[in-house]
Parts: sequence; C-alpha cells; structure tokens
Amino acid sequence: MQDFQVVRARALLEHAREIVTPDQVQAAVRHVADVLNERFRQPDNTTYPLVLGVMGGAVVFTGTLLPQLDFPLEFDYIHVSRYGDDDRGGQVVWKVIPRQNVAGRTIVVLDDILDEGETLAHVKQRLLDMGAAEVIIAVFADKDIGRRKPIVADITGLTLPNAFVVGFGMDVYGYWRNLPGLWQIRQQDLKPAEPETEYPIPDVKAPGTGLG
Ligand SMILES: O=P(O)(O)OC[C@H]1O[C@H](OP(=O)(O)OP(=O)(O)O)[C@H](O)[C@@H]1O
Ligand code: HPA
Repeated sequence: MQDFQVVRARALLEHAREIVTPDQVQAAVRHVADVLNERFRQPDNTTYPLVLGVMGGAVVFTGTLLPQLDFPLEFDYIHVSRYGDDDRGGQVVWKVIPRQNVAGRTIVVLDDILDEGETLAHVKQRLLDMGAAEVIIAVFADKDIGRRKPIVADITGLTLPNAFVVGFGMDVYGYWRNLPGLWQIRQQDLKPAEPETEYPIPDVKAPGTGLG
C-alpha cells in the first residue's frame, strides 16, 4: 500500500512541468515581505499585527516569510481545508478556528494560494465577525482563473496560470508540499470529474392519455 503511494507520488511529479523556479519563489516571498515591512514600518505606527497562517498550505510560505519581517508581530495559526486530498474545492471545513485574541486587532492572513477565493473569503468574514478591526490578506500566489473571485488579495507574491500546481506548501493528493519550486501537474494525471448525477426522467403521460 505504502509502496503504491510512493510510486504514484513520483509518477505525478515525473510528468509535471516546473513553472516557477526556487529563485522565483524566493523573489515572490521577498516582495510580500517588502510590502508588509513598508506597511508596518512607520515609526508612529503603534498597531502591530497578529499574523495568522492558514494551515496546512501556508506552512512553507509562513516559515519563509516570517524571518524577513522586521516589525513586532504576534503569530498564530488557523486551519481550514476545502480541497482535502482532492484537486477540486468543496465545502470549507474548519479544523482550528481563530482564537478570541483576534477581536479589535489588525490581522495579516497568510496563505499559499488564492484559487477560487472561497477559503479566504470565508476566513476573512469569520475574522470580521469575531471583531477583527482590519484584515489584510497576503498570498504567495494568486491563480488567474479568468473569472471574478469573492475576495481580492491585498498583497500577492506572484500570479499563476489556471492550472493545478504543487510545491512550496501546495499539495496534490497530499504529496509534494516540500518542493522548493512550483510544478504544474498534467491534466490527465488529475482525477476525472465526477459525472453529473443523472436522475431518471419520469414517464409522464399527457393529461387524458392514462388509464381510466
Ligand atoms: O481559493 P480556494 O479555491 O478556496 O483555494 C485555496 C485554498 O486551497 C488550499 O487549501 P486546501 O483546502 O487544499 O487545504 P491545505 O491548505 O491543507 O492544502 C490553499 O491552501 C488555500 O487555503
Ligand atoms: O492549484 C492548486 N494546487 C494545490 N492546492 C490548491 N488549492 C487550491 N488550488 C490549488
């Protein structure tokens, strides 16, 4: 069983294509750090943020970014999942909800990717509902999905094409969060879409054509 998973994980990567190199990844993180440092550098700034990493995808982005921030901050994490081990999003599932310390605070939310935007729209709304004063959304990557999203990131490291990617915290079926660059998974290696449920069409007779 274990062997099968290893073979499958390796096959997914063998057919994948590197679309962002490790150096480009680091430059994108640097850009996010520069924008945040500028935002919180002001000497008269007395509002220091609570930074929240959205686990698990943001783990690598968060770990790379935090040492590049040069202002006082507090850190905590939340855990939300919408994809699970799938390549399509579903319901937002909270695994670790925000703590009460978000009330009245300026919050910086860090996530690896803004794809359809459902996850971060949900996260932002929950934080505002809990009394956060301001929510700044910083994402490592924003995917260009060609349609409007329910949320726009305040800070974006880089923009990705509309394809399924792995690396730098992003996984395919649980694998390859550990890659230092970003790789595009071949479309045919993703699970086929579930067929639409087909309901049998009832055999409705026109009025007056039935028995009786
Ligand atoms: O913009 P959306 O379409 O909502 O997708 C973006 C979310 O999807 C990923 O999380 P995922 O649900 O895969 O959980 P993970 O962080 O554990 O990988 C990613 O980390 C984002 O949080
Ligand atoms: O393209 C993606 N790759 C990995 N995880 C994701 N979560 C949302 N979109 C993606």
